Amino acid sequence: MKTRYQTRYASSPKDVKTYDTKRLREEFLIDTLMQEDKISLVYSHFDRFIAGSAVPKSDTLKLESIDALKSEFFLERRELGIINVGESGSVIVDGTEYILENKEALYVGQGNKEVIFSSKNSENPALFYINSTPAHKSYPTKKIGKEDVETIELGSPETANARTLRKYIVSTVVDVCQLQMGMTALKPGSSWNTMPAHVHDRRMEVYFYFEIDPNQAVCHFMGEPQETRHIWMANHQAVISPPWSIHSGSGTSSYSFIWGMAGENLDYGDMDHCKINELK
Ligand SMILES: O=C(O)C(=O)C[C@H](O)C(=O)CO
Ligand SMILES: [Zn+2]
Repeated sequence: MKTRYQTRYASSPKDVKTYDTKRLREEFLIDTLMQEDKISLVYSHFDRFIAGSAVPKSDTLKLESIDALKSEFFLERRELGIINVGESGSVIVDGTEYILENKEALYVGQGNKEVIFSSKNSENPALFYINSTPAHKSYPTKKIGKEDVETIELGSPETANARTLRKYIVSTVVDVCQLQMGMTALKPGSSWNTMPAHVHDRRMEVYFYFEIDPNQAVCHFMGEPQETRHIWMANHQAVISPPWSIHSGSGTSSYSFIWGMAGENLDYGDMDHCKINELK
């Protein structure tokens, strides 16, 4: 089987308070991504968000429907966002080829029947990170190159949170039903992402960490603002953030991550910020 998936059910903050490290990791950590010659997916029941990867090395990979969808084809009732964090590759959507270089993205609208991933060079494959959410309408498929993204500089070296945030799949760049995706890169010397932390009970979120040195790690914080927990993350791991949870991390060296969201609205700025000195 070239496509593998796991299911993660939604959980209440009252229950998560009682989880030990093992249970917390079982429920929220995604450590099966970027396996060569596989499509690896996690179906979360928070907003029915799918986070996954496709790494075509020795052959192309076709995005097949999974049993959880009970649909004829994967995008029958879904939209899809893809960001390549590897070397050059391409995605063929119903016969049209889109070349994706490193850090380029593709939005694929609902209703497309065939999505095929390939790498230009099997020695250095493309690493496609994918997010998918339920969709009610078909919007055009669109490539988002580096020149199309909206870029914001955030934080400062004094507060160890200087970072560049790039919005790829947001409603001001591409028409979407509910999916939002972007990428944040920490500046050298800074460690904190998403600090001050926030929650948005209207949307869930998934962070996929990459560009972490193999000897380093990111400590990701989750939980209600007054009841936080942490999950240590390695390169190419993702973590599910329920709508009621903060999602913030501090790395032992610089790193990047892709954020993906879905839910009630498409308003990127709709966040309830937490006071740093009130976190517990
Ligand atoms: O570094 C940040 O701050 C982020 O990347 C924040 C995410 O985009 C986010 O949490 C959006 O809700
Ligand atoms: Zn957020």
